[in-house]
Amino acid sequence: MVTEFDTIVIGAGPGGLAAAYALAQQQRVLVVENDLWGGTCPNRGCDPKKMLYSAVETRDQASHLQHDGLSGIPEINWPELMAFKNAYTNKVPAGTLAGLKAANITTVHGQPRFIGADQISVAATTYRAANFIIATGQTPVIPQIEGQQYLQTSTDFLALPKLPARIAFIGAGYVALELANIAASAGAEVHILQHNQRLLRDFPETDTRLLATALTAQGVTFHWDTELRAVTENATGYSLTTNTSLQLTVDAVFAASGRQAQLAGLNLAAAGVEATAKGVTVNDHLQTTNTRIYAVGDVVAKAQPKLTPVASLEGRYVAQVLLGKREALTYPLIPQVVYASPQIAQVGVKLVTAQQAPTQYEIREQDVTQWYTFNRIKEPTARVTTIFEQATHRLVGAIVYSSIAEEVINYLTILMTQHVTKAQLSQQITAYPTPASDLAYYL
Ligand SMILES: Cc1cc2nc3c(=O)[nH]c(=O)nc-3n(C[C@H](O)[C@H](O)[C@H](O)COP(=O)(O)OP(=O)(O)OC[C@H]3O[C@@H](n4cnc5c(N)ncnc54)[C@H](O)[C@@H]3O)c2cc1C
Ligand SMILES: NC(=O)c1ccc[n+]([C@@H]2O[C@H](COP(=O)([O-])OP(=O)(O)OC[C@H]3O[C@@H](n4cnc5c(N)ncnc54)[C@H](O)[C@@H]3O)[C@@H](O)[C@H]2O)c1
Repeated sequence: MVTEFDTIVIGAGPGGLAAAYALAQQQRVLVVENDLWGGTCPNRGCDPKKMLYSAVETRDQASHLQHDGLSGIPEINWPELMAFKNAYTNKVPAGTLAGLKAANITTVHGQPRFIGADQISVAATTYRAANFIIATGQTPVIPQIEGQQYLQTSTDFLALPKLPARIAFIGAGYVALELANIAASAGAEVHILQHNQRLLRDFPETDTRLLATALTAQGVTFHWDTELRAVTENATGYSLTTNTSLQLTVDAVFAASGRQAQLAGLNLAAAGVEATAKGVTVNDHLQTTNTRIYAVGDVVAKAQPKLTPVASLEGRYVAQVLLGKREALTYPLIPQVVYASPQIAQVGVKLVTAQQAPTQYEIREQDVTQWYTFNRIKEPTARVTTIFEQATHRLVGAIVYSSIAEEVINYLTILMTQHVTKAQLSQQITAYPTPASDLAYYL
């Protein structure tokens, strides 16, 4: 049996769903998913992570106000916190599926396989379409070492019924930092093994070093220049062997050394779609080497950060292309936030770029700890670095180190996108005193 569609979307995460919804009014759309409807972000990524982080934030706020009106730091009750998270995530797949059906989008659960340039098979059925969108995301990299079967991933962490007493994370990127912060806040002994000396390599070193110090004070131990070689199970837990003399036995080890494109089983060769280790190769219209097939989101080989709003934007863009748009994709500013204690956020021109071109950029680094906004909540340290283009005096980049960095960076992103000047801001009233009422001081 062959079933015909205008567009078939493979993968029901933020990228694929954004494309499917944007096409559904004008096209016959099929979405194929082989695991959880909704994808990584709401099931095993951003959203559950930030549900757990809610308790961490509250605990941080309370601990900052000790002896300034509060006595006693609340303890995190892991099983209750996990139940709170599960109450949210358990509803995601069915809710996503119901939304697709309500939008008249056909859905199939199963493993799709390209069997030609314009068709796939799922179980015994063949589906043909004028266009396809590959939106299959990424999956954690598992280091190929002795004892790799003992390594768990972020997915396992976000579903832990009981918090292990001793935990090691391999890698010092987004996933390791955010999950280590949650685990340490909830009372675990936490170790981060990093093969070099760099944490959060995308972010400026001054801020990441400060974060390392803050996390160390909360009980996270960093083991720099340390490569995991083997994991063995014994009576007391998992023993880690590394390239150093480190002797470490823990109750759980999590691989957080990056993610890779999820392409297994798709048989891309049959459709003439090329991919490298970095993901599916696309042009500036997100078109693959088969011009009828597009790719969006984390699965794409691209320079932009792999984040939910980026995947959604790409999904909406490809839908517009399929409905007639001709312009190449240009990305807006993309704010990035690491949700630790505190958060680090950045947007626009990178600090290292500005430092290398002093005639082009002016850098203003401000310790804002004593500003009213940050002093009121007793932030131990808060910093805002702003980068201006010399020729226009426009704000073109920012880095924020604070427990409210997520909000400040969003405001700064809007100011930068809209090219708002200090004079224009002075005509605006924002509620006072709030993080928004500081904005003029950043310009
Ligand atoms: C722990 C963690 C925390 C994160 N936190 C944040 C955050 O705070 N903010 C942020 O912006 N981003 C965050 N991210 C990244 C974010 O989750 C991704 O950028 C986003 O989910 C990408 O969307 P996507 O649609 O490209 O892929 P995905 O969400 O991964 O969706 C892909 C879908 O395709 C399905 N699929 C895969 N292979 C096949 C196949 N062969 N056939 C059919 N279906 C298939 C998958 O099951 C999945 O449902 C986080 C990621 C992780 C792992
Ligand atoms: N807050 C957020 O927006 C958020 C949170 C989590 C994840 N994410 C997304 O998910 C992506 C993946 O996160 P991640 O932390 O897994 O990857 P990452 O690329 O951020 O970090 C990988 C870490 O592993 C280390 N590493 C690399 N190769 C290694 C090896 N062979 N052995 C040991 N360590 C090694 C790297 O040096 C780095 O520290 C992020 O880049 C981001 O796009 C975003």
